Parts: sequence; C-alpha cells; structure tokens
Amino acid sequence: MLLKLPQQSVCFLNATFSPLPLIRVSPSASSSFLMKSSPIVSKMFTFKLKHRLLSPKLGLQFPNNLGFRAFSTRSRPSSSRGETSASKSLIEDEAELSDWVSGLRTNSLRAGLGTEDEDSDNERKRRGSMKRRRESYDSDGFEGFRGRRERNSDDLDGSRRRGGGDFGARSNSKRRVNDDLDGFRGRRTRNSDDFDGFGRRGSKGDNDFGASQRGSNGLDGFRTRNMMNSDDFDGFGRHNSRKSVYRKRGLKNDMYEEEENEGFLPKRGIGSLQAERSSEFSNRQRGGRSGGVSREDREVFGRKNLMVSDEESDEDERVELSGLGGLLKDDLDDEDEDEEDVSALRGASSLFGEKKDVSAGLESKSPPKGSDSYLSETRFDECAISPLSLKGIRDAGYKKMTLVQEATLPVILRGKDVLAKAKTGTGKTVAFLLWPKEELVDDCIELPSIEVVLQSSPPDRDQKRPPILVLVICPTRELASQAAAEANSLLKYHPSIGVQVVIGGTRLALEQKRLQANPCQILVATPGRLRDHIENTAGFATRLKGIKVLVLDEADHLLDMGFRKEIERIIDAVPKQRQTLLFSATVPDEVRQICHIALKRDYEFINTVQEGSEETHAQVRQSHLVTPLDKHFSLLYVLLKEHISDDVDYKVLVFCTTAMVTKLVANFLGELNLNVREIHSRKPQSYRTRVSDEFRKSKGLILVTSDVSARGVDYPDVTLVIQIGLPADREQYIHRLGRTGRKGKEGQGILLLAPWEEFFLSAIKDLPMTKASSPAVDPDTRKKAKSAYQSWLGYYNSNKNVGRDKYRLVELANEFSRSMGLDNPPAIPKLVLGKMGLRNIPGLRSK
Ligand SMILES: Nc1ncnc2c1ncn2[C@@H]1O[C@H](COP(=O)(O)OP(=O)(O)OP(=O)(O)O)[C@@H](O)[C@H]1O
Repeated sequence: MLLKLPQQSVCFLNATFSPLPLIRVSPSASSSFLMKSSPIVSKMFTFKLKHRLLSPKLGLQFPNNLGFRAFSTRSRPSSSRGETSASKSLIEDEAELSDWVSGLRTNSLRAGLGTEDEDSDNERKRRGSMKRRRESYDSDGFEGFRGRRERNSDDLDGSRRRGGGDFGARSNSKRRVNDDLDGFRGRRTRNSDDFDGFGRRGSKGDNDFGASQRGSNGLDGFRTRNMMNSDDFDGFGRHNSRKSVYRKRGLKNDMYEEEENEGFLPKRGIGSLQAERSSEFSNRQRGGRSGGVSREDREVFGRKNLMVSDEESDEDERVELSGLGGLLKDDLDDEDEDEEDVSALRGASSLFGEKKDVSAGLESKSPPKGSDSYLSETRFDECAISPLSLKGIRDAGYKKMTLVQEATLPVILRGKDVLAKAKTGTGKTVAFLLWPKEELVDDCIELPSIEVVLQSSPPDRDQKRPPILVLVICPTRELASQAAAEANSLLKYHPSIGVQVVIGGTRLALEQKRLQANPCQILVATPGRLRDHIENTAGFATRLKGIKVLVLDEADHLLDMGFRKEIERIIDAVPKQRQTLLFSATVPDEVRQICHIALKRDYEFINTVQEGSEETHAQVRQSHLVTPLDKHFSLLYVLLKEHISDDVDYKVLVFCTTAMVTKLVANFLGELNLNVREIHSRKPQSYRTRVSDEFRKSKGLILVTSDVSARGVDYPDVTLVIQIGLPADREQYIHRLGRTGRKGKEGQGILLLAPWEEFFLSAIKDLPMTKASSPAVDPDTRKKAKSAYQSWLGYYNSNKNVGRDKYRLVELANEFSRSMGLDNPPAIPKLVLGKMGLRNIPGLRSK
C-alpha cells in the first residue's frame, strides 16, 4: 500500500482517542495548541513527551538522545549507544499524576513533520539484499559491544508504582515504572505491565480497568464490554513459545548428579565432540552430500545422546528495567528486563576468547529462491532421523530443512553449545526442538529401563519425580505455549515422550498437579513460573538435575537485564554438564558479551544472516511515517482502512507501547467498527490464549497488541504490522516486524512516530525503509467523533485518578472534543450521564 499523507494542516488532536481528523490547525500554531488539547493522547503515545514534561518538575534531565542502540552490529563504545538511557520519571503520588495530566495541557508539543529520508541508502541495500543469499553465513567476531541500555535496576517493588506509568510511555516493554525519583529505573514486577500511567497498578490477570470501573459510576450500562477485564469502556468487546535444545554429550549420565556451581567452565561432556571447530564443520559441510549434513554429522544421529529438557516459568515476574521507560512501563509479562549496570559485564568478553563463530561459510546445497528462500535444499528424509520422527515431520508439512535448521543441526549434533541467529519466521523453533527429540528417541530405549530401576527400588521421592531432560525457556507465555505445541506436533508418533508447559497466569497448584500426574521429559517454561516451581514445587529442583539440554529462545531478550537474574537462577538450578542452545533473530553485541552466562566457552555462533545484509526480510516492505502525535490515531485508522480495502484477507498486527495504550487503541478502533481484538499483559491468560488462537486462525482481523506478541509468535499470513510509537530498541522493531513476512511470504510494515521519536530512525537506518507520505484522512469522521467523545468520557470517568474530579474530567473531555474538530461537545443521553455520575456537571450537554 502506498501511503499518501499530505502535509495538510488537518490536525487530529487527541488523535489517540479520536480517529477523526477534523480540526485544522496551522503548523505554526499546532505546538502549544496541540498540547493543550491533547493531554491524554500525549500520555498514551509518548513517554518521551511525558518525560520532558515531568523532568523539570522532578529535577530530571531529559537526554536529547534517547539512545537507541545504533544499528550497526559492530561494536561501538557504549557511550554511543545509550539505548534507553533516557530517563523516565516517576510520579510520586496520584495527586502528582493529576497535576501531570494537567501539565500536559500547558506544555507545548514539538510537532514537526520532518522526517528523515533514508530512501536512497535503503533502496540500495534492499536491492543488494535481494541478491545476497545466505550461502555464506557470516560469523561475527567477538568484537566490541555496543553500548547497552542503561537501564538501572532498581529495587522498586512495583508496589509503589504509580503514575506516569505506561500510559504515556511508548517505549516498551521493558520499562517499568519506578518510583525513584531519579526516575530512571523502574522495575517490573509481576504484574507490572499493568501500570497504567494513572497510578493504577494492575495485577495480572485483573482487569485493569476493571477494578476502577466497577467501582465507579456504573459504567456498565454504558459500556458494552466484552472483555473479561473490562478495560474497555466502550463496550466494544473484542476480543503462542519456542525453542529447546538438545545436547549430545558423552556417555555419562549425570542426571542425578549434584552439580556445583562453578560458573561456566567448559566441563563438557566426555565426548569427543567438543574439540571440533567450526572450520572443520564448515569444510565438512561443503563436502557433504546433503548440503547441511555431512556423513560424520549424520553419524551423530545414530549415537546415543543424552537429552534434557525442562520447563519454564512465568513471565511475569521480572524485574524491572528502566530506561525511558520508566514512565511507561509496559507489559511485564512479556518483557521484562532488569536493568542493571552492565558495564561490569562488558569487560568480561575477554575471558571468552575461545568462542568460535561458525557462521559464515555454511553452504546450503543450493541457494534457495523466491518465496522458499528460507528453505535449504536438504530434505529431512536425507538425514538419519528415525522413521517415527520423520512421520511427525511429514505430518507437520515439512520436507526440506530451513536454512537455520540445516546450519545448526550438525553443530548441535556434535554436542556443541550453539548461539544461533536467523531471521524471523525461518524455523528456529524446529531447529532447537527437533534434534533434542531425536535424542529423546534414542533415550526412549533407556527411559523405560530407568523407570524399571526406579520402581524396583524402595519408594522414594525420585520415583515420583522423574528427571526432566530438555528445558526450553521462552520469554512470553504465548511463545512458550507455541513451542510446546510445536514439540507435541513433532512428537506425534512418540507418545512416550512427554511435553509440558508451565507459564505464568495459570494456577501454580494446577501445574504442580499436572507435573506430578504427567511426568514429562521436555518442559517449556517462562522464567518466572519456572522459578516459582523451583522454589515451591516439591521435588522439582531435583527433576531439573536431569537436564541435558537447555534452550533459551529469544536468547538475547532472556539475557537482557530484565530477565538476567532469573536466567542466572535457573542456570544455577540445572546441571553444568549440559548442552545449551541460544536462538534469536537478533543478537546484539552486548549479548555476545554476556552469553557465557549460559554457554560454554567454546560455543559456536551460527549466524545465518549474512554480514552486511539486513536482518529483516527483503520481501517485507517497510516504511515510516513521522507525524505529530495528535494525528496518530486518525492516521492509524486511515492506514487500516486503506489496507483493508486493498486486501480482503487482511490480517494486521498493531503494536502499541504499553498495555494501556493497547487497550485504548483497540477500544477506539472497535468504536470505528473495525474488526479488532486486543492482547496484552493485563488480560487474563485464558483470554490471551483465546484471542491468540483466534487470530492465528483468522483472516480479516486486526490484533492490537503490546509487546507480548513482539517475539516469536507465529501467526500465519500476517499482511501488515503497524508499530505506533517508539519501539523499545532496534531489536524490538525487528521482532515486531517479523510477525509478517514469515516463511518467505510478503508483508508490509509501517512505523508511525511522533517528531520527537524520529531519532529512532537512525537505529534502523540500515534497514530497507522508505518514508511514507501521509494518507488522506477520512472526512467522514465527525459522526464517529461524537461516539468517541462519549467513549472517552466513560473511559476516563472510570479511572480513579482522572475521574475523581468530575469538573476537571469534563474540561478534559471537552478539550478532546475540540481536538476532534467539534465546535460543541456532543450531547449525551441523560441516562448515561446518570450512570456515570455526571449529571449537572457544567460543560456537559445532555439529551
Ligand atoms: N522445515 C520447515 N519447512 C516448512 N516450514 C517450516 C519448517 N520449519 C519450520 N517451519 C514453519 O515456519 C514457521 C516459522 O517457524 P518459527 O516460528 O520457528 O520461526 P522463528 O525463526 O522461530 O521465528 P521468530 O524469530 O519470529 O521466533 C512456523 O509456522 C513453522 O511451522
């Protein structure tokens, strides 16, 4: 779709809430005016703005450069990157929040339409990338690191979170709000995503708005809601996992052996596998018959390996993070991070000089072409895979290996620890799941024997707690569920191999019973819930001592500060004698610096993204649109309408910065009669699962989402990904975009930024992105503006911070009305006003 957005003077104030572009404001006047009339929108879409407004008040400094890491994969001084070093500020109390809301009105918004044009450069790269194949995976050195975000970790326990929250925040998931006045650190707590910027602290699974709404003036009648959590006030109800590892190691089965914690000394298996080098592998590969798998490699299949797996825990727990985000924290569940000083980690790189990068040089049998470009020429049935496994693979519809599967298989089979990077949607999950399963197949011969031994021995706890052999950790619940589903699919003909998933948002006790009733060899888990089981489930820690293979899916995210401590705890709980596999579509330099936390020193880095090529897919058209905040919602609406008219089979993901913003955007799109669903961390897991399943199977649907859907989730045939507001970082942009263009299909991505967020474009300037022009706004929006006004009023009336001062509420509502181009506030039925407790409030019109 070609965006045509003229620089018209049409401004849509408070666009967030109203899709209607009705007001005409001259650019010169827009600044302060916009701010005045778009208080809430500003909060929703711009954490930066918020920060700027709060900074003076709190004595904070607002970095001009909000630091997003440079896109270059080369290391660079940390100082150059400042990713999210920006600060976030905290609001100490609700009163302050209210002040903040007010303050937004009086501050000017720097609205500029300027956009950077990277076209020529990007076009060039894009063209080049079309030719580049992945014949040579490139390896990267262990060079520098790019500065990492400077989030600080904090100790905020989340319970004090208030204000500022994510509402305005745009950035991402990783932020949580902290109350420290330095505002730069935030911490996510388990339910932190729900922090709504208004001081509310949501708890997972609760309705964010639910609580306040219920208690408030009877909006029930007013909203039609559908969501269990009622976050929506307008009654428009609407309404994933991956990787594992396997490791073949020596013969020693240390399943029950107590491991000591000694860091990461390469105490690896006795096997012979470890000494192999990547170069050898590459050479073999080139000479190998099957492209990806040489004879020696194939032999490995026949060997007996140990496998291991395990499970994970929930996502919600993480801790914190900070960055700009503080203000805007977001979904904890999905993406938490902590922050902390990473500088100490940086220096550690020198310790790992032995690490080898295999990457490059791996050649597939023949360069894939066209839409099958993610596939290699190596067929699964060319490999020594057991007939039953092959059957499962065939049933799944897989014939040829994808490039990453072909590239990683031989290395994994040699028992090496692997750090693998491959573009989104190219089959990484199977790459780390399949082979461990083969291991399991081999072990299956032994597992029954083990059971016999256990049964013949005196009863003891271990009988009830068979070891987990493979542990796959995923950052989000959806991803964990998806990986478990993939594992089950591939194990279809191996009924004796059990797969279980443990994720946050479900009852721990139920999982405990399930784990006991149905022992599994493969466990997929989110970190927080896994930790819960380690600490609270009898015998679980012992079962983890059987881990042979540890997989970190979305490894860079799991090793980021938000999850780091969690992962370190988990690693301490599993045997050191194991194989570890790390997979992701992005591997920032800083992750290379600290991957020793999980990997042995001689791990191999397999990078299927050729050096110098984009990390995104050439068949995905990317564009950006920089436009004042007040136009965002109307533009979003127009963009969606255009896309829908272009493609009846549309399937769109709209990424928002926080759970709250997600909810609001979904509400308003629903109000405009678009077929919308929403998903974010403030929704109960059952709801998330239902919506996720529905979206997976549907066409003609828009899913408004927080970053819970940013990584790994495999929704087929997504036609468009729109990102509203600043992505947390370059990596997050790539992962979000990666929800489209999967399996070689075409797709489109649009990044919608406010002028002050334009700096982010420098972080992705190497990507093939064009500058879009603003589409014409639908003039027929006045009617919709009216219903949006009522929705707005209902929504904020139910918010305990904004809604408690009815007079102020009406003032704001009327500003919103004006921002939508309405001369007078639309009249609202008396009955509705009564239910909202707004009768006789000056400024309202009734009918
Ligand atoms: N060998 C194969 N042949 C065909 N399809 C495959 C093959 N392996 C995996 N797939 C399919 O490719 C799709 C993408 O796989 P997957 O979700 O593992 O990608 P990914 O690389 O992990 O993506 P992301 O980086 O977004 O997590 C899935 O639908 C999966 O079923």
